[in-house]
Amino acid sequence: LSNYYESYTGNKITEEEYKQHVKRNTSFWCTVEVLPCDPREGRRIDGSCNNLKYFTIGSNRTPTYRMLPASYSEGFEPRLSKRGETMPLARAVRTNILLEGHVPDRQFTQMLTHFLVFIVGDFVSVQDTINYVLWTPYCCTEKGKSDYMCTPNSVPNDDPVHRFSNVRCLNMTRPGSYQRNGCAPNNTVPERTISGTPSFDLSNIYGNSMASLNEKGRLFEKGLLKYEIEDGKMWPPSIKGPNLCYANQPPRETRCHDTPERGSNAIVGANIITIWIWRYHNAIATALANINPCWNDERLFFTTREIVIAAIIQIFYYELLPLMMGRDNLIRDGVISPDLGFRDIYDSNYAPQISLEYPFAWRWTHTIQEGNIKMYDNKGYHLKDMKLVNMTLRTAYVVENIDGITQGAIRQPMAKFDKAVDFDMAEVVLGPHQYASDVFTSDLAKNRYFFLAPYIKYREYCFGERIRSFDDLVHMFDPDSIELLKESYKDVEDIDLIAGMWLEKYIPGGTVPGTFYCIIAQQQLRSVVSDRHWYERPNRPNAFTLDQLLEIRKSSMAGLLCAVGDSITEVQPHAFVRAGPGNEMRDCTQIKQLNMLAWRDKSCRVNQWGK
Ligand code: HEM
Repeated sequence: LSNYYESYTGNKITEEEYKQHVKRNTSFWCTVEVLPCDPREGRRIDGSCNNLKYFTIGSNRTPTYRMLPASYSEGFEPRLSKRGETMPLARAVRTNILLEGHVPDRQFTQMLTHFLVFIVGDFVSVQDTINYVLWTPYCCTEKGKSDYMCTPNSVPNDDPVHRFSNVRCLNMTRPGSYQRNGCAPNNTVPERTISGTPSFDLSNIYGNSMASLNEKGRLFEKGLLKYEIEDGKMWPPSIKGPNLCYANQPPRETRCHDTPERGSNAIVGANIITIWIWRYHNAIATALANINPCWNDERLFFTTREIVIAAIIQIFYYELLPLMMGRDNLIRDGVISPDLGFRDIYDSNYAPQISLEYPFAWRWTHTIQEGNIKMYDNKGYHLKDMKLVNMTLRTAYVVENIDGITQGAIRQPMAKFDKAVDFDMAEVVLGPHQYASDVFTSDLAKNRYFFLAPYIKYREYCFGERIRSFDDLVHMFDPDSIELLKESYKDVEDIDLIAGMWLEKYIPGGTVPGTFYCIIAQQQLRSVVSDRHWYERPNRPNAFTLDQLLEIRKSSMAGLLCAVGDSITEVQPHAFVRAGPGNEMRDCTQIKQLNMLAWRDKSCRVNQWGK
């Protein structure tokens, strides 16, 4: 009997139909293999069987949903303006409304953006970026003109930066879609393909398939992940030979992680946090093995994974998100619980999916990314600086400097939540991997190629406001921001979602734009409601006991750093917030850690000494 299904529709297909896909080279994106679900089994690596009714959904490569219907023009091209004209040039709008500059934040540390970039790696897809960087780097050349996938961004002659260079075009490609990949009819709206699983399950650590976890992750001994020891420290396994770390500078720089997902080698934040979580997994597995000598590798591994996922998601939901979104807002909207005990808001009518808008909205955080990485020693003396954009796909450099980077991450301020964006994010982005790029222009252009509805429709959806003219924006924007929007767009309906978010006022009680808050909060809630394996639930396969959950609640970024962070012996208790009055640095012995005895299995026979 076949276990194959169409990834797009969830419909079962025959063995023969699957073979056809293999022949046409469409099996990867168009099909998923789901072995029969067992309601008692834990969270699958590939995300399938989370919802027992819609059991393919939640698996990697299954579709997102749209908060609002697609908005596009004929032939599935980006929408036209209200007056029927092509929309204003993405790069021109970007340079008109975002300033380039450097304003340090007074409150938050670099650790906040490092952690975020790691978290988004759990559910995003790098294939669109890989596409234009590696496979389709030619969109600005003659060859690009005849390639349907090429959608480069023109740079106007009077561009504030490139008027001084000969760059008149920035390379970019269309998002990959089920339609383009031959999985759905071409006369339907192109829907984006995403390679990661949609749930918060650390698939960026454990992989999106059992095969890759088994091949690259598990040691199959004592519940451990494969590891290497170098300079007395533990590292994820590395590739010997050709690899993805294109920016390594051999012969000195050779290390490149060989983990189930290769995003671990990408942006510096994802890289360092992968290293820490890798070590954390092994530390937890070792502690579990010590207290439960009768547990086998399988049980140790999957219990550890359950604990590590819960600990990281606890940090994300209860420590990081409240700082950005406002704790009271999140409690009011049911995203987080005000209590420490269990909570169960699971509803099997919701399939475990993310909205298309969700990863898109996270791009707004590109505006708070600081491009200069400052390194310090563990006494807080400044050592040196390095450009963040030159660390992408350069694992050996990151590993060699990880002590300084870690100390920097808890000391250096993040870029301020404001209208100024970092120079390198605005003009370089991909370091040596592409001559010139502008992540904000790409974000605005992708906004249009995802066919997202106009900004004002989201505003209406989120806050029930009808907006008919620029004058209706007065309570959402400063007057100068409205002026900038008027300069860029002829009609209020033309405003792109991301452009609205770039300039919008912050949600009361938080430090993020109102519409960003709405899109993110909706998904964070839905992710709790639709995840049968959510860690706060008491009734689920392998559920934590109350004692165990109370230990998970002690997780914090500072605790993670004290357990596995490089050169960390002291840290401020709120590591996403700069040290200062009320958040003074303190010795790691004063930072809470999980008490693993909550996982002691009494059925493991006590040994002859009664220990
Ligand atoms: C706060 C930290 C960051 C967060 C949360 C973040 C988040 C995201 C998200 C969610 C996407 C969309 C991915 C998708 O739709 O599948 C994205 C795209 C991207 N990000 Fe970031 N990012 C961060 C920092 C950075 C940094 C430091 C760089 C570069 C050094 C970078 C470069 C890019 C690029 C090149 C893209 C693709 C743009 C395109 O669509 O062409 N990001 N980011």
